[in-house]
Amino acid sequence: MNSITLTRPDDWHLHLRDGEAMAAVVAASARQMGRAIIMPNLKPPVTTTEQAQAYRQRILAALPAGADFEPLMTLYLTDTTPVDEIERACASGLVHAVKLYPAGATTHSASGVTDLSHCDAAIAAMARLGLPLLVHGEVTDDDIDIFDREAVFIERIMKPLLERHPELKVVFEHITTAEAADFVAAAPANVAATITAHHLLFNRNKMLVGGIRPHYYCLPILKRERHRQALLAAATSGSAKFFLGTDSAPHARGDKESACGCAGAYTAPAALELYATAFEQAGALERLEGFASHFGADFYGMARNTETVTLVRAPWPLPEALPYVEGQSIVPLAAGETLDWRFQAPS
Ligand SMILES: NC(=O)N[C@@H](CC(=O)O)C(=O)O
Ligand SMILES: [Zn+2]
Ligand SMILES: [Zn+2]
Repeated sequence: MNSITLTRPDDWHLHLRDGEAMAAVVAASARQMGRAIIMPNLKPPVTTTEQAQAYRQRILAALPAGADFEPLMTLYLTDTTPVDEIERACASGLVHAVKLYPAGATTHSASGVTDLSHCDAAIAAMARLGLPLLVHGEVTDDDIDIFDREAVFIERIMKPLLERHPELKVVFEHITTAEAADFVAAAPANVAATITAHHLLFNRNKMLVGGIRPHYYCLPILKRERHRQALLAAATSGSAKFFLGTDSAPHARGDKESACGCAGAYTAPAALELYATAFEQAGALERLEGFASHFGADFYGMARNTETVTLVRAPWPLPEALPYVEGQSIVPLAAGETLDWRFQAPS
């Protein structure tokens, strides 16, 4: 196969940041994706519908002329998110989900939830209104090993949450383990998951063998090979519960190449090519379209995109770095590696 044409994909988990950083990265996503669920972990976080509306306007204003890209906004859940904020969010038509960050779990999560019991009324309102809860699924307990934090989250948080709110629509974001893939596959239809390209392509050796490679450090952290295999099987299974969410998470080069480097992989510039590489390795390119372009829209109850995009088989050496903020650069995931696929801009 020398080219693949598929329905224009959507990105169901994307960090665009704000200001100058956003201006540097938004075009990369808008080029490939029709829509994207925009993560609310700004500083300060997007906790109100009013803030989400203003952020959406800034995104639209930062788009290159002629771009056809719909930012789908989210709210950042806190211990004190009121029920009427959930109702306002739903009524706005612009906010499509609420994001749960356990406090301290990841980048810019300091204002996150300390105990889900504080959010019970807000979550009940979401279940009633059909507004999905997007979950960064890792516990933060000091005594839980970083490689076990997702699996422990399923037992301690996810299962009790769904027992208490069985109708709640939940997206288990950026899953990284066989445990999470199995849990989602066995759950009812209101539970789905996003999977990143980097978790489909790499295990933790990529980050740690032969030197520490900070551009492969993200959260949840890359796991061992058997988990990667389980994610690849889930993504290529044809199950509508698994769909594309890049978790493209830009950080300046200096903030990654540091004694205490930030978590996050910048994958937007080659998002679809990276997914195509993973699907091709699994011999499942024909399943890419469902995963990338159909199942997410179906889960969110939105129409599928109607235009198409094309990937052509052509060697593409990824740039070593790209311009970012204040004269700094940003290193895309797999920088310097040559991919076999290249996104063709629609003419
Ligand atoms: N994935 C990451 O490693 N980082 C994300 C936050 C997140 O999605 O957890 C970021 O905002 O940088
Ligand atoms: Zn996360
Ligand atoms: Zn993320």
